[in-house]
Amino acid sequence: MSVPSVVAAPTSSIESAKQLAAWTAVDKHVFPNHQVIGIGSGSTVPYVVERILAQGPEVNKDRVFIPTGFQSKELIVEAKLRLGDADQYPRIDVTIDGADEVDKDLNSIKGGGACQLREKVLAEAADTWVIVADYRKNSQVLGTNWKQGIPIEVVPFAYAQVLRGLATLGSPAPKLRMAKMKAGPIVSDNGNFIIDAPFPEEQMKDPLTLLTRIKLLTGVVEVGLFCNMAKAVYFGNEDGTVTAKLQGGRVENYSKSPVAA
Ligand SMILES: O=C[C@H](O)[C@H](O)[C@H](O)COP(=O)(O)O
Repeated sequence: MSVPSVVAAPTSSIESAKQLAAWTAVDKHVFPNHQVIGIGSGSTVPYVVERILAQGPEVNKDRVFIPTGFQSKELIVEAKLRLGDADQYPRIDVTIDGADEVDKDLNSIKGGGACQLREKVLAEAADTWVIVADYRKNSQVLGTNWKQGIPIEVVPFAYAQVLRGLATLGSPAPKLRMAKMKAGPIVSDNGNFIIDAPFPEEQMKDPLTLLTRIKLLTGVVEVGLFCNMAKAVYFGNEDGTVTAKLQGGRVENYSKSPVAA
């Protein structure tokens, strides 16, 4: 049986870095006994699926894959893997997802693709939640490289009030995220709006406090700050190595192995 192809071969150093991170994370965290697997969103995740497919049809035939949104649902279907949903599988063995930025303590900003609500549900459901990213996402403090702000999903009729609330919390310029090829705001997979709220560095240094405050604003559905959740983060580097930051502070570096083509 031929293995379906879900992603083209990388043609840039950034794409190669994403692939290396994804392959290494799969090799380290997706084991044959894992039956329920969460598939995150973004441009790094197709390489995760590619590596899972390489584990072979025998190991994948009894597995169920849970998507974090429309994109990953399509990816799972295209890969001819079995699709499930979070309400059928409230406990997941392992979820692998991308991120927009990750700090020194493995806290992350997510939601650049407006998927943070489902992503957080699948992160919380997972025994092991792992992030994969390229080197541009590796920071000391959130907001250093990801300047557009924290993605916040809000119910549409409350967006103006949430914008005011975010300004009161200290965000200098929270903005409703507008669509590119449609008039008006983008609408999430859950039918909601997204606000991007930048905050000063001082507040970004304590993402858990910020998350708690934003979440309390009426009308907020979910905040794209993921705190104290990741077991490990794999960054693909420009030189073809991978840096793994693990819960507890350990850092490991891998040369081209353990990823074998
Ligand atoms: O909403 C989207 C997600 O949080 C993505 O995982 C995040 O934006 C990272 O995507 P990418 O791997 O394309 O940078």
